[in-house]
Amino acid sequence: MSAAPDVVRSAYVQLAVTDLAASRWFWVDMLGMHVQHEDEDALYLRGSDELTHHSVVLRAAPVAALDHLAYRVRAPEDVDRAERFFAERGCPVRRVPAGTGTRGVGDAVRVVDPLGVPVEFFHDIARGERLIQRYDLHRGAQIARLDHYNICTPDIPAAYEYYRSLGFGCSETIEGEHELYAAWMFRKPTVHDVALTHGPGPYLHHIGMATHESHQVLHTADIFGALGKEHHIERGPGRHGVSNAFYVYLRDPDGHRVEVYTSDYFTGDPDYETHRWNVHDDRRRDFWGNAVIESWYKEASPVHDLDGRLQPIAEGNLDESSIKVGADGLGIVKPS
Ligand SMILES: O=C1C=CC(S(=O)(=O)O)=CC1(O)O
Ligand SMILES: [Fe+2]
Repeated sequence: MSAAPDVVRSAYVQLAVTDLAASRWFWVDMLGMHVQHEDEDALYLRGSDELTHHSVVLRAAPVAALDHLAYRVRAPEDVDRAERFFAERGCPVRRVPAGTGTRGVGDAVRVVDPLGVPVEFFHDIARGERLIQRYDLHRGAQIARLDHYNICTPDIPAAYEYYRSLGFGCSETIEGEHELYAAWMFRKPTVHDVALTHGPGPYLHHIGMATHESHQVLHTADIFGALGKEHHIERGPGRHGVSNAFYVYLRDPDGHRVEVYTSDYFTGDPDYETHRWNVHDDRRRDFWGNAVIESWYKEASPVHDLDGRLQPIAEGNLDESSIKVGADGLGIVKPS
């Protein structure tokens, strides 16, 4: 088997959206992302810290879905490695030469990975103006950068092994007596580039967008409330157990879930050890024991194959939502 490509980080996501103007309001006016390019077909957005052309592409389409996730690889040769790595595993693979794919991105390869998720691997991408200290342009949620993807898949052990084969580390897990419910996997030295959430799949559960400060997470919820758009707030604000991050989950106009996320931690030491949560620990998903709303477990975005067709869904065999979390488990009296 060929060597895995050297993945640097989760780099950009392309989402199909049904109303580009409504999406622009959510992702630009409310989240504060910067428009690198826009036309009648798509928006190319980036956060204030991001020096590459975009981290979010919103493509106008009749049906909302994930077009593809994208990982940046360390060198142009890693695009070739990715092509061989996935072709040898029998995955659908399509080379996307520079100028024929996503605006701003150079030579790339797109695959449907073993989990059924459409993923692009690229190295070359156009640069953008440095906005990190253009505080005059920071607004709304003041999104700094794309941080991670979260995908739903019915076989977490297999998904974990696949991402390990790509050289990802594992920062945290949620485990039962014999079951693996979720895993957080990283290439960049933070908690994750991708989280694996058990459930029917493949689905895109959410995109995690980082801010610098927890007060920006609170301000995000405040501005949605102030505008009478509180229905876009799905879960939180709160403090995660897993990752220790401060968070709020939002739903965009198509229902794509976006997490505004800050204050996780460094995982870059060579002897970093996975932190394991018990599925019965009420603090695992919300450190203060707040309930996890049912929709967070049950709703997610469908994903396309390489030709834009919706992928079939396989059911899972675990139901974490039936395991009470915190306040929603008040009937449980802990033994004294
Ligand atoms: O980024 C994340 C960090 C932690 C959690 S959890 O709800 O604490 O498991 C979910 C999450 O994957 O969105
Ligand atoms: Fe997340």
